[in-house]
Amino acid sequence: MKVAKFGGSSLATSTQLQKVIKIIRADSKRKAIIVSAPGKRFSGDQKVTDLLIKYAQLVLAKEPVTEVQQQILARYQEIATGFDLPASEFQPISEHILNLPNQTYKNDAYLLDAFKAAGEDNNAKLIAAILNHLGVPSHYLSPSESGLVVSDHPGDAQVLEESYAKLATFKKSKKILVIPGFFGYTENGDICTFSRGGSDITGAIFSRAFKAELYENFTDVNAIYAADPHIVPNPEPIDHLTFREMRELSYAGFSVFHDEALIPAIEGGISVRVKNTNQPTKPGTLISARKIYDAKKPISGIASDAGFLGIYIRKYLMNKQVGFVATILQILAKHHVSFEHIPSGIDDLTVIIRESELTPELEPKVLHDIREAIHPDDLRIIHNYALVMIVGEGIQDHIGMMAKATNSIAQSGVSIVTLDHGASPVSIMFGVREKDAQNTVRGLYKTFFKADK
Ligand SMILES: Nc1ncnc2c1ncn2[C@@H]1O[C@H](COP(=O)(O)OP(=O)(O)O)[C@@H](O)[C@H]1O
Ligand SMILES: N[C@@H](CC(=O)OP(=O)(O)O)C(=O)O
Repeated sequence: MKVAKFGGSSLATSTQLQKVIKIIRADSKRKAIIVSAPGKRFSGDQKVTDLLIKYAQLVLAKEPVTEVQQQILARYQEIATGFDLPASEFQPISEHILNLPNQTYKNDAYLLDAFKAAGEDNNAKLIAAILNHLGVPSHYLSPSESGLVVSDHPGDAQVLEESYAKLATFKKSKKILVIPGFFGYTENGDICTFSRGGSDITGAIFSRAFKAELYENFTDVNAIYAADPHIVPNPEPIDHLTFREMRELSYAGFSVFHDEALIPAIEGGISVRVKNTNQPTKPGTLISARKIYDAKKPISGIASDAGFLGIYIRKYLMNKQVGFVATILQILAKHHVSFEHIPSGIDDLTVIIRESELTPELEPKVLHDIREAIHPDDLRIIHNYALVMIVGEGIQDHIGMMAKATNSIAQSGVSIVTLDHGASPVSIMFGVREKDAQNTVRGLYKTFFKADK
């Protein structure tokens, strides 16, 4: 069997859903369908998830909600009307959305997650009802029924290992399973969502649980491209990526596939194919454990992501002090700050952290603790960092990749703030100023993908 996940762009309107239903019907192996909430219909439109966040914020601020409720309901109503779904089938969906403020929640974070989750939950109910209405036997499988149990972290939950045994029992279903992406229930019965874009994770979890022969991830592009198409015009499509290449690329900004979604796929050895709902006959991009790469193309892709800061620390003879890095990490752990990278030299190191982790309130506390604990010769925070990553299985086998990349960045007139190469054999990471990130990507793309043409 195959697990197929359809993203918000594939489910934004009744016309899009027509294409999705055609895809489901075209292959009887597509037995588990993971759905996102309706996404953007056009550029500048609002995703239902974002409308639900607005709805939650208005409720918390005790402000009127009628307008946003109507905006959300209109999105589902357009889809239902497009399939002539009887009003009685639509009623539970509108009731769920209208009643969200009347439930009790442990605190604001759980309230927000319950609102966000309603986007995928109601879309799954709606799509199952439409499929049944069209004569395709389907079953809406909620996480409470399936046993998708997640950690108690609102907005950033992780699947608990014990979920898999129960989930696996649904593989035998005769009906098509329509499963809402993006959320699960904690052991205490509260809704917690994955991080944004997390329906990809739900698809991967079910692929592993069902030992699927393939996890198909349907979106709105023909392939994963060698660079973000918003940055590089008409980038080359990638036909095959390894899991580790994809993880590095999605971590560093390829928003087409969630970086955490690779983990259940890797654990279960499930290959993933990213395909276009609008052009389903195109091959898309395959992601699997291994690949044979073209020696002329050592680099598979170039990604960039903004929103990082670096804590720069200099301490002469740092390399002679046992436990120096451990002390810094303990301070970060004490303040619940997670870090991303630690490039280091003999006397210097930079701890790279997402700006969202080290809030302006925490910043002076962390700096104070570092100063007290290690008496650095220099201690500074550099804000507005972006990471640019070149990724490819060929990096480890080719001499001169670093020289070629740094030369390209210099040609773009960009100064490198930090770099890291070695921790992963398939990537080289450059820290640059946010304002320079897109230029850097364009220059590197020209160097590695256009130079031979
Ligand atoms: N390297 C890349 N290749 C393809 N798409 C990319 C890349 N980087 C970013 N994207 C963006 O990812 C989008 C698809 O992901 P997403 O918006 O999450 O879709 P969905 O709604 O199907 O989940 C594309 O429309 C494209 O703008
Ligand atoms: N709807 C959620 C989860 C998700 O995965 O959506 P999409 O498949 O449209 O990226 C979000 O916007 O974050």
